Amino acid sequence: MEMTGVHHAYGRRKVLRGVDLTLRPGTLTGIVGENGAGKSTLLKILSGELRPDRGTVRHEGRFGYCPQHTVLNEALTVHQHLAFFRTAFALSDLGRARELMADLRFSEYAGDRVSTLSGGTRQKLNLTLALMHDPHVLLLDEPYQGFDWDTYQRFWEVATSLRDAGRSILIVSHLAYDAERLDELWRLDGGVLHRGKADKAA
Ligand SMILES: Nc1ncnc2c1ncn2[C@@H]1O[C@H](COP(=O)(O)OP(=O)(O)OP(=O)(O)O)[C@@H](O)[C@H]1O
Repeated sequence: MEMTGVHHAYGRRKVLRGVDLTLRPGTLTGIVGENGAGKSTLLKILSGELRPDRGTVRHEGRFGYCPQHTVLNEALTVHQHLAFFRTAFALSDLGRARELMADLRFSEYAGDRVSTLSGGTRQKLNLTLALMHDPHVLLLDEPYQGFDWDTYQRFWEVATSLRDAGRSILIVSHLAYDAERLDELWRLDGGVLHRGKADKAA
């Protein structure tokens, strides 16, 4: 996945001023930036949810997108969400989804309605829905918000094993305390990307 020369403004507020980014297979990439820097805007453009004012985005293969705010139906159970997305992704079974539920330790909530789930468990479901079709590129907006420490560690185990399997993962966050786990780190500031300090490729 590649974005080139992307500009975007909301009215007079210029948020992105020429962003170039390439997400390569087998890479864990991080983008950090202050609140309001434009990180979610960048992800929305990458995912196709938002059309940039200028610039191009090139996609290849399947991708998964985990937005900052969970997009779940309060009235449906966890299993009903999985069944719905299984149909949407045209999957033959829920094998990968069940594996992810076990990895993230929330299998016991399969029959529970979303309205009764804790924030962290909703986020686990959000992540599972973005991952259950084994995407080549995974876009994650603040993916570990609400996770306790053990879940946070498991999240990184899942992310690292996907990277090792050749997937490309982009994690966007306002916190950069896990920079050493990333292959590339970028800082979004002033509407452009700057190389972060922990960039192994730098
Ligand atoms: N739909 C919109 N209409 C108008 N302004 C918007 C809209 N969406 C975002 N903005 C503004 O664009 C700027 C960038 O927002 P964005 O959500 O991309 O930032 P962010 O880096 O993801 O922030 P945070 O870390 O707080 O989630 C902010 O000033 C925000 O107020």
